[in-house]
Amino acid sequence: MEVVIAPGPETARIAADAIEKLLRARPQAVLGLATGSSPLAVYDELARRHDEDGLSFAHARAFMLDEYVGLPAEHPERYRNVIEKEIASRVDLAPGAVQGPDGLADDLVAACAAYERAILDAGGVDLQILGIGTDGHIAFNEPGSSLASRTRIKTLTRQTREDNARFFDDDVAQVPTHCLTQGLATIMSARHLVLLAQGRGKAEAVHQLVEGPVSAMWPATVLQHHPHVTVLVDDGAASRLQLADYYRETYAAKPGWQGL
Ligand SMILES: N[C@@H]1[C@@H](O)[C@H](O)[C@@H](COP(=O)(O)O)O[C@@H]1O
Repeated sequence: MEVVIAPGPETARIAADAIEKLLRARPQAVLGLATGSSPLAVYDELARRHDEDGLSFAHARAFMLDEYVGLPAEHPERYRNVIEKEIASRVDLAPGAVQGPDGLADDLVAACAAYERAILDAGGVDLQILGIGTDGHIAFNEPGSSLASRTRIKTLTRQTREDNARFFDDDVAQVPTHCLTQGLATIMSARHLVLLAQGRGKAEAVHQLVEGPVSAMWPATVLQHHPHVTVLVDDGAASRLQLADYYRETYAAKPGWQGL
């Protein structure tokens, strides 16, 4: 696990660099897209590179991490619509190139199984962007999630619904109670995981992710078992890291050939 502590705009550039390098080497790459505020600056940077530097997504495909259950198709907070607005519509991803779990399916269990198959059929995710919840969730894998889980229905915690109420007129009652989410094992199958976190509100979750014992109580800690994880955090999110000085020194002295 590589930990990079840098100002927010720089972490966004580092993540965008990784995606650009992948797409230039493998135009048909499979990307994993996350919602939430953490990756927004990365999406802005990718859209800018698409507009100004000719970065193309035309042959790429993308899979979303999760989706609320039951939000109407046109609801602006439906993750499908959020991803369309924040990234898909701003670059040249082909129609149908982005897939997500179907939170409006009549048979949600079958929709989860179909989603797992779709990811497998695409050859798996090359690079997965991730945020992290204040309780250490990734995608919507709440505390207590099986470390071996696959895409399934989950009940959101009160904490996550309160955190996300800001997207629903600050009214927690409007936040759906259930979601479909890639499981922890699904996420672990991606070849490179790039997690972004900003602000002191994420400091405890980031500390647990990087330095805590692996535990379903902090689901993101499962990433300690992944061979290729990049954690990009600003000073606030890094403020509880015990080895912060070491991570800073390591990154400052990193040889260029080492890559990300
Ligand atoms: N399901 C999403 C996650 O994918 C996201 O990483 C996390 C943090 O969100 P934010 O980046 O807005 O802090 O919570 C949401 O509930």
